Amino acid sequence: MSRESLLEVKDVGCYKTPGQPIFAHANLTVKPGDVIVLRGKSGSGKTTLLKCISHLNLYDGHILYRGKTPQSYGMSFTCLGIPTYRIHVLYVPQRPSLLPGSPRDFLNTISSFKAHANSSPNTAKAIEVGKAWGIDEELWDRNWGDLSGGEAQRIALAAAVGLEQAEILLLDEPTSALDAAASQSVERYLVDEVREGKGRLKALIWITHSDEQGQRVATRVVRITAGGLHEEDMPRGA
Ligand SMILES: Nc1ncnc2c1ncn2[C@@H]1O[C@H](COP(=O)(O)OP(=O)(O)OP(=O)(O)O)[C@@H](O)[C@H]1O
Repeated sequence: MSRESLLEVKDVGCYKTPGQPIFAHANLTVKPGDVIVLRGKSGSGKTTLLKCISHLNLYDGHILYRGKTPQSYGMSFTCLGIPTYRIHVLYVPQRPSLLPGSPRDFLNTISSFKAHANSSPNTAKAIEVGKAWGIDEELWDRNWGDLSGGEAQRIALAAAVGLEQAEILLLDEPTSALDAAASQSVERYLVDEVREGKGRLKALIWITHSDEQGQRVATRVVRITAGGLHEEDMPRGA
């Protein structure tokens, strides 16, 4: 797999209020095949950094995706107001926000639009990925509010991977609602997908509070502090 840079975070800072930084001077280069585990104390800004990277938060500094600014990718799903960049560099929240209707309604909405000319959202693969993670197809027809936390979390992740629109997934504690077996099945799938590099997904930035999970999935470990991002040695056994 070619190791050209996918994403560059250059001197990015984010503020609670003007003059009150959460972190500053964050620098990071993401390449194909990277599974970057993002560590840091509670409140250090891990979620905020992922939101800055996906353009959901305001920030100082520069972010380049394949050498171009997020703004230069324009809008997809124009009537939904979703920037194209955010589809390629997709933030997956810890808990899917309460969407109206069912996951199937969500798939139908997404598949009625095209993110870009060459690739339609692959709804069949999203359902197939869900099945591999123990999600029966009938669950896609249930209202979001009637799913368990773990089911909703796996369905949102299955859509993020399976729809095959994202090159980089920004995962915010993606298995926090899952038991050990379900968690490891999700981990294995995501890591294999990136390692094999055959599909669209090329890299992950992954917040986890679990050292064990970090060891299992990371190709790189990066710690966030108020002063920026610091590459750490890989944990022993990784
Ligand atoms: N919209 C906001 N307005 C003001 N402050 C915010 C906002 N969002 C987050 N913060 C603050 O920014 C800091 C970083 O929050 P963030 O959620 O990014 O931390 P985190 O490292 O992900 O924490 P945790 O590990 O506990 O999930 C916290 O002090 C939080 O209270």
